[in-house]
Amino acid sequence: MKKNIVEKIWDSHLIDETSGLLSVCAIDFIFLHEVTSAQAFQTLKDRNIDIMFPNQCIATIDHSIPTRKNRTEIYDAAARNQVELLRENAHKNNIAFYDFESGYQGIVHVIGPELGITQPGMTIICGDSHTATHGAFGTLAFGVGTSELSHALASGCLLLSRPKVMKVEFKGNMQKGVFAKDLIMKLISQIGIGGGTGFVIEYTGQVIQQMSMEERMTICNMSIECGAKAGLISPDSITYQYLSQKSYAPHEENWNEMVQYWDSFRSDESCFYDHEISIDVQSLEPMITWGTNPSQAIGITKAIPKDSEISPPEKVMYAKALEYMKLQGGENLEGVPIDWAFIGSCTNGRIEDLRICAKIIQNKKVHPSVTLFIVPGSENVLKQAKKEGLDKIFIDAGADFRMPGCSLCLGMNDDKVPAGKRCISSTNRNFVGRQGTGSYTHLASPATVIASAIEGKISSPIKFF
Ligand SMILES: CC(C)[C@H](C(=O)O)[C@@H](O)C(=O)O
Ligand code: SF4
Repeated sequence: MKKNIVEKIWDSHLIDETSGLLSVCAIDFIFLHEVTSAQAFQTLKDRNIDIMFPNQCIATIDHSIPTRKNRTEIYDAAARNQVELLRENAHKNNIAFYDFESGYQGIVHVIGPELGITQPGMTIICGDSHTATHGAFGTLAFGVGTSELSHALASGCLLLSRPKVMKVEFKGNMQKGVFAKDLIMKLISQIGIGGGTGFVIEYTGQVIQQMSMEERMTICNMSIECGAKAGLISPDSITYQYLSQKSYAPHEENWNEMVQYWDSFRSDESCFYDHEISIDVQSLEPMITWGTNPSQAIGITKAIPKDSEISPPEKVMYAKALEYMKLQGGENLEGVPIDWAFIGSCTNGRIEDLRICAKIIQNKKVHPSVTLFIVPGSENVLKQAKKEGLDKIFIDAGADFRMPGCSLCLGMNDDKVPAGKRCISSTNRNFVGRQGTGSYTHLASPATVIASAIEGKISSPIKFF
């Protein structure tokens, strides 16, 4: 029987399935960060339960840590507690902990792939909604709540219901200046924040096949923003090439065997999907959000939709979003002045993102009215950026090049966009106050963020390509 990749992973991890009940599924790997792990560890401690497979877990710190140079002095007591607690829990439970200056500390979804832990055919969980990032490797990876996290730590399993699978095919070729971020933003703007609910999405098509692993991660990362449980891409030679250089990847003597195994998870030709969508990217332009959820996005040269173009159930949300964002229906976003710009996050904080930014901003300056933060996704990305001299390009341009962490992606650490300030951001969420109370966020690709930081207003990056 022909199967898609999700069915193959599901079937190979199924331990028990009773009709009408949730199924017991094996979980291969668990990522932990400081915000959502403490309670899970406490639950196990209270019940005197050991972690089943500590060598199938890693932990790092990303959300609440500062990103300034002297970051190990965490001034905020709550943040310091979270970090110290995770460090202690990891050590007590023999879980590898990627601490400050370990060489791999960083955003959990950046370091998993970097280390080569994320591999095709696996099931991976984390107490974090952007766990789908790992789907780029043909991995069934999804975010879980704290109680599910404690179940999986204790048993190596989870109770799950078989997901429906949606195929999203991107057709055609992208024009220069258009990136993976624009593709996923286009999909979300088309199907809405609930369009993927109940599904795991498999991204397919020529554009995806030609993408680098980092671009694929950007796509899978935002799956949750249309409500999907996860997003993934069938593994191929690009996946294996990326993995071959990583430290946790299989050794040479079992390499061929592993590639054969990974290949077996690829969706079969003409297999069944519960739903299919096709998007032509040929005429796609850089995307940008105007509202307060990721689906409220348009092509950068287009006007914000007018009230008359909004369907009745969306009208209230539409009006509230525009009121908050201090924008009008029918207005063009291009040219709207910005105060802040942010490059970073698990969506767009990897080395290829930094390279694109450096190429654009080299020998240019950040506009005097803009504060530009560039935050590498991990210590490894930071090291590579320095090796390539990208840090110097950013600093010479007047950007603030910082230490790794989630930073301005969410207002949960020292980095915040001040109230009343407008920020263009390479991140994945633009909810009310996401980057700091009273701040306004416009999501876009790194290229669009940098073009706008140079111009001091929302600007298309196309002219730089
Ligand atoms: C703090 C964490 C639970 C949260 C998530 O799950 O997504 C964060 O990473 C986010 O991006 O909002
Ligand atoms: S970078 Fe942002 S989206 Fe990613 S895990 Fe951190 S807070 Fe969540």
